[in-house]
Amino acid sequence: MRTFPAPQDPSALSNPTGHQDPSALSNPTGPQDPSALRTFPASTVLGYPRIGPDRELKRALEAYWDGRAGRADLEATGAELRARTWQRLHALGLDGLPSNTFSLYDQVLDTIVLLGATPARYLDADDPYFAMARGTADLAPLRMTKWFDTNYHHLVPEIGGDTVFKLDASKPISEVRQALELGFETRPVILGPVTFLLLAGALERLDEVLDCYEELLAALAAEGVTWVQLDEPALVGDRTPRELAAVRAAYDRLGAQAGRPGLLVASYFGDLGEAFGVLAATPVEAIAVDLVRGVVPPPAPDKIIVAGVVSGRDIWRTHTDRALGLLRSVKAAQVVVSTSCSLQHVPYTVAVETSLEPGLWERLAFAEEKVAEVAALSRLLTTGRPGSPPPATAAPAPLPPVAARSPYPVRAAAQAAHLDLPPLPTTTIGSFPQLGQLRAARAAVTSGSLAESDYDKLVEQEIEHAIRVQERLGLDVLVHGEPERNDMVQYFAEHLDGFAVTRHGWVQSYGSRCTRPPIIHGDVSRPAPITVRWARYAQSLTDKPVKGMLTGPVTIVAWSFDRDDLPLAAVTHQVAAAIADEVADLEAAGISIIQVDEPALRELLPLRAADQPAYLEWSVAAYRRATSGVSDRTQIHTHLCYSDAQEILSAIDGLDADVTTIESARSGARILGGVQGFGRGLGPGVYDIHSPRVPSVEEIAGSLRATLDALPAVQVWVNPDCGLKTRTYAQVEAALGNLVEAAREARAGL
Ligand code: MET
Ligand SMILES: [Zn+2]
Repeated sequence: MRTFPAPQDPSALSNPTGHQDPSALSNPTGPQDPSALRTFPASTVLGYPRIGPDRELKRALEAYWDGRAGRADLEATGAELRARTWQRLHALGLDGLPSNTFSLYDQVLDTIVLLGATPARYLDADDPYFAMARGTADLAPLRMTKWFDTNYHHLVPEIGGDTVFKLDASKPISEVRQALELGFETRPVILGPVTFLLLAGALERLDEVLDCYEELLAALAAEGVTWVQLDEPALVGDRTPRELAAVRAAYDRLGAQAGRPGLLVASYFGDLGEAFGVLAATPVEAIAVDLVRGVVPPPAPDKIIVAGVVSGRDIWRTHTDRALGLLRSVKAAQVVVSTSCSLQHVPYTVAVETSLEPGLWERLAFAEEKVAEVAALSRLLTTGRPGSPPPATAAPAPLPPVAARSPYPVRAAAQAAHLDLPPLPTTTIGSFPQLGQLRAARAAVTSGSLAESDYDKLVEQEIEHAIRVQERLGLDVLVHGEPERNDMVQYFAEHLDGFAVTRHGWVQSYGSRCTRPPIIHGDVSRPAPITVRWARYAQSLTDKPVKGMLTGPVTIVAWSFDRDDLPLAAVTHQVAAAIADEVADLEAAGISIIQVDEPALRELLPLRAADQPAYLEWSVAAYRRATSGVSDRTQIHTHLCYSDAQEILSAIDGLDADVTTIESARSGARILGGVQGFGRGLGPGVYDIHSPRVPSVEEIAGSLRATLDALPAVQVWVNPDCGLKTRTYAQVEAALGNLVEAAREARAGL
């Protein structure tokens, strides 16, 4: 069972001369002979989910980490998942199968190992790979960050003066061999040298890294590999002339290698812009372009264009005629039908989603369905069926204009009189420890074995417990603890019209962690109050103010799959209007502080600087739509939890929240450098909640002193970095007790 056309002599694909004459570059027989170029499979995908249709990898990883299974068990699960993936892709009619898209944890971490760039301190760990991924008792893990503008997180390569690159190609080679044994010739997918080094901030090491890539290409050619995919998503962002020169140098050099496999340089998550011309001038044979987010590239008669017309980022069926129209407008030596990016960002299949509302199921395509679409499009491309423009987009119901609040000093005075808080007020970010009991109870309600009213009682007990703990510790502004929420976005999605939630729609967030993003499929509105009863109950238990806690509109859309027939800005404003309804009801229920969290505000920031101002304008306006309907004396808080907030500090200012709590301790208080001139309340986190460690009074007092050096005391709030739901009550009580004590000491010193 061969899935590729018979492999060609690999040397026929490469450029033996390294010469700059474009006609000689990609093919020794010249572009006049298109049959010599027509060597790429007609359809492919850039990558595929790997966590397993039933999250098998997650369970295997956890068993291995807990010592319930050995490394061999883990490897066996990996091998089985890979085999199932190739078999499935083949059965769905896909021609070009990728390999090395599997990962036990992360593809960037795999590239670190591939290039021998494991930092020395991890080499003595029992399992250096997972030591880098998760840390050990003695070692912190590598830093983790978002994979471009997705919700996937990768580990950040750490390259220093002592890094000596040395190829270890065992992973891609063993995957190629495994596939061959199953009868599949595959195209190994490797993170490209330029993107790898840009992620590491070490582009100056390009020559050394290219030595490894040359060696890798030779090793793969020796395995009979005819095509290699080198992923360069960094090329869809703003690149300096120096970086573009590095792209040119890298692919001129790799292209010049004799006897190498064909090279596909894959871009995704946006338009290549001028990087397309740079790549087109190198000897690489094929370039993958994202035609969902990018535009049709200029004619490239001597290149194969792998055209990403099926979105790897959304969950909607592809509009066939529109995709065909795009495919037919690409002028190239060959046009290959593909996905816009790896399918790792969508769940496995809609086939198992049997309880979606009527009419929605038919509109959805997850990974399997998208593969079938790619295969079908490649068949249609060879028929005469013409393409057509997309159908007209829906018209959203108009929303009223965003109200303006009074100037901050007016509000601040009204709030001070109404709330009567001490200086340096203490508070938390919202969630309190979530007991397994609650999660089990939620599952029992879903399965029908627990009555809703019994579950509600359990939630009330948790709220009461959280309130009593906070009162005893002496916090000033209390929270109800969010025990009713499975997740800060999914909970709201379940209570808003226009959203659907899936049963099995898991997408890898990082390592073994998956999320189930809700699907926005129609106009959003709030049929009934969502959180009001819990906030009212919590407030009834105490004289201290209890914050109402909501998730903001930008975060809700950022962590959901959005519509394909309305601009994201319009959808976000609809969500904002729904949240505004909830804000109004909380206020009417006597809640005088309302926090609207926007931890994802920065996540949606476009990759190209030119696109950022427009995004910040509509996202900030959506936040204000959600929060600006309240009276002056109602205090609006927001919470952000990432360390590089400086980048968008002026947008945070634009949110116009009365108080902003923000992660700070975890990132070494870098944020304090940028807050001079910030005019409203600010609570830079005084301790990191990600670790079970209990911070001492002295440590918190130190954080507080640093904050008071940067900001006038009247503006300062005292709070942890983020919510406490991953901690235990023992840790939380000890840490918050110390926080309250440190705040008291600081007050005395004012
Ligand atoms: C990721 S930010 C989390 C905010 C939320 N209110 C919580 O405390 O969990
Ligand atoms: Zn947070």
